[in-house]
Amino acid sequence: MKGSDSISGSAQGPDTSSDRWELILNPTSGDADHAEDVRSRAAARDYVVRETASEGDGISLAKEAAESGARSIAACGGDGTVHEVVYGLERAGVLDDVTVAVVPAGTGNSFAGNVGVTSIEHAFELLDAGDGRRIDVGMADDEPFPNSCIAGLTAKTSSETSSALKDRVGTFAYVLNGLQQTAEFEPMDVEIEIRGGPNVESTTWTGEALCLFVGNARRFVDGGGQADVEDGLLDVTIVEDMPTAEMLTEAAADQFFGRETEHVTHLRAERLDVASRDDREIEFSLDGEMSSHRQLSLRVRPRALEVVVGEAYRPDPENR
Ligand SMILES: Nc1ncnc2c1ncn2[C@@H]1O[C@H](COP(=O)(O)OP(=O)(O)OP(=O)(O)O)[C@@H](O)[C@H]1O
Repeated sequence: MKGSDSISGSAQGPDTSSDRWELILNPTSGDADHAEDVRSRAAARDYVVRETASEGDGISLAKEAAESGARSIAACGGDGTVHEVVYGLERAGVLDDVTVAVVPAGTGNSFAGNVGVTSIEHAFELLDAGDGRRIDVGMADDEPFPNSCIAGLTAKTSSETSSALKDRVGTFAYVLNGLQQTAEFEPMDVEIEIRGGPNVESTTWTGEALCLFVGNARRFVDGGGQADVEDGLLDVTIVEDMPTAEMLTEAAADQFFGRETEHVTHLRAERLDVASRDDREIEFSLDGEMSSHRQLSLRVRPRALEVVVGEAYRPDPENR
């Protein structure tokens, strides 16, 4: 890897220029037709390749790679694979010392898109000569989420929403899809304690929510896309329970996530403490990986991880 833009070799980040990439390959992600191509590209570069054989292997393989001294680790798969690899690095206690790259071979590849990596071929070009940036990492208790956390109605269905639908109607696709698939959804009765950042007010949100979207690398407003992932803040959207007809009206007016409407709250926060106010657990999707909790703390570790980024990555996406 060539020296990165003011990252490698600087006081900001580790010098990984002498490292050889180790690649954690999920051969089953996406259409599962990438493994041969990735193996041969990796072999041509003499990279070490570790392949997942079942769910959760990305965590243990990344931990093993880190413990054997690797400091340049690529995750090949979709968002779930990136999530597992970053989780493994956190468990190995090396998150701050490793450079991570993503080779997109999943279904949605949302994180890859948000760091400007467009294809397997592009990813290997970046492995050869890409730039690194230190980005924020979302944390859900002790589990890192590089891309996003979704709770409630759309947590389970978000990973099943087709890419075509996502492109057409942005994040609202998740809500529509969730409603179609979950006729009997009971809104979450939650208290969300929100700690703002500099110039952002702290507050508490209490009530019946349909869903909670928390973006680290991913935006849930203004049509989606890449969030500012170096600002030390999470992008938060809370969708309050409402009659279906009203929701469709708000969405049809294309205001659903663009600005605050009666039933939608958008804010930025350093930390959220989410707690169920009844006996039920809340379903969370961390980068597409599901878990249930009565309460969960979401926060940010500012610029904790160096990630190889493509040319389309913007440090400040709102001021392009
Ligand atoms: N060999 C394997 N067999 C079965 N499941 C696996 C294997 N290796 C990894 N997994 C699991 O596959 C799941 C999905 O992977 P991933 O999210 O990377 O791909 P995807 O769902 O196709 O893409 P995306 O999340 O970007 O839409 C993860 O939960 C992971 O634990």
